[in-house]
Amino acid sequence: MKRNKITVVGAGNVGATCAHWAAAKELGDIVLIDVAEGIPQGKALDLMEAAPVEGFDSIVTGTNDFADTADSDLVVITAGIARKPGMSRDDLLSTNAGIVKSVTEQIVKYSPNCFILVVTNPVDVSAYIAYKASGFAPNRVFGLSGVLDSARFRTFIARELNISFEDVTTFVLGGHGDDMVPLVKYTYAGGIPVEKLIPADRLEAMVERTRKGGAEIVNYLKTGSAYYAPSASVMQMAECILKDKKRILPVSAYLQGEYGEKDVFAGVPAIIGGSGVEKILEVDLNEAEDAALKQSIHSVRTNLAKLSL
Ligand SMILES: NC(=O)C1=CN([C@@H]2O[C@H](COP(=O)(O)OP(=O)(O)OC[C@H]3O[C@@H](n4cnc5c(N)ncnc54)[C@H](O)[C@@H]3O)[C@@H](O)[C@H]2O)C=CC1
Ligand SMILES: O=C([O-])CC(=O)C(=O)O
Repeated sequence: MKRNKITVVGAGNVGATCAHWAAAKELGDIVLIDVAEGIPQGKALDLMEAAPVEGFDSIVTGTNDFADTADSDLVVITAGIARKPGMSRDDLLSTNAGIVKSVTEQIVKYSPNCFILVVTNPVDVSAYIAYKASGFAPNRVFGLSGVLDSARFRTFIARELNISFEDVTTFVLGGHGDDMVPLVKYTYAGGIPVEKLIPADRLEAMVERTRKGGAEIVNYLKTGSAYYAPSASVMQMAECILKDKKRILPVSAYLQGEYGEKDVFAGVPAIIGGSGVEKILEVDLNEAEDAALKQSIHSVRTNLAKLSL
């Protein structure tokens, strides 16, 4: 059996931690690539030297040359700048848009059959750029948003109820920005609707904290943004593809009429398996939820309009 080849573009906080989770889960051999000379090589060697201790068999290679990424099954794009306190994710657009475009062109040149998982912010716009620059079918390009956002919401609920994190399920719709739409009515603890377990005002406070979850970490770290939960989320999405798990996860996916939207990436629940984004699932929304989703997607479109694609 052939091992999977996973490329992670950007060997910074998110990229290196993605490589760490991927190796620990033995998802395949890993290529870490960055423009910074020495950084991917040093981090890759350091990580691989953990293999004898941890007992994983992934080969981890660091490089500055895209030729070394050839024939990857999955490519994760984390290249670009992260925000600092006082910035929004949208403030990263002018720098990161060009990086995502050029990285995608290099990826496609060497791995014409891969899946592309985009992390770089603002992620819904970055995923759109990668989709256009790759020329790939929409099922092969998607972005990290809802797995992370719902992990935050799940964390807050589990701590509130003092129960296992695993027992809370939920999802978050819309763009990965301050107007994302956590869906309380689809949130359960051990199969019980959380609305029956937590008072409405406490739940609303947790929804608000989820919306600002990225900024909460940025304000602590000062020099950059979150990376442990983001990279764990990326690797859950990667694992679903590489193992054809067909899990239902909220991801930033290309919409073609779903939720009344077209030609835009936004967070929606989807079946993720060996064919990538296999099916987008449409759930019932009430008027307020629908309006919130439209507003959130409008924010993504406002950013898209700033690009000359
Ligand atoms: N979608 C999401 O939910 C999340 C998105 N992010 C985003 O991920 C991105 C990366 O964040 P961090 O890893 O914390 O930043 P970082 O600054 O630690 O690492 C970014 C790396 O990208 C590299 N890079 C820049 N241009 C490149 C190019 N053309 N080719 C290859 N590498 C290049 C840099 O040298 C640096 O090592 C940011 O845009 C951040 O906002 C972070 C967390 C969650
Ligand atoms: O907040 C940021 O800039 C990074 C990110 O997307 C997150 O942690 O949700």
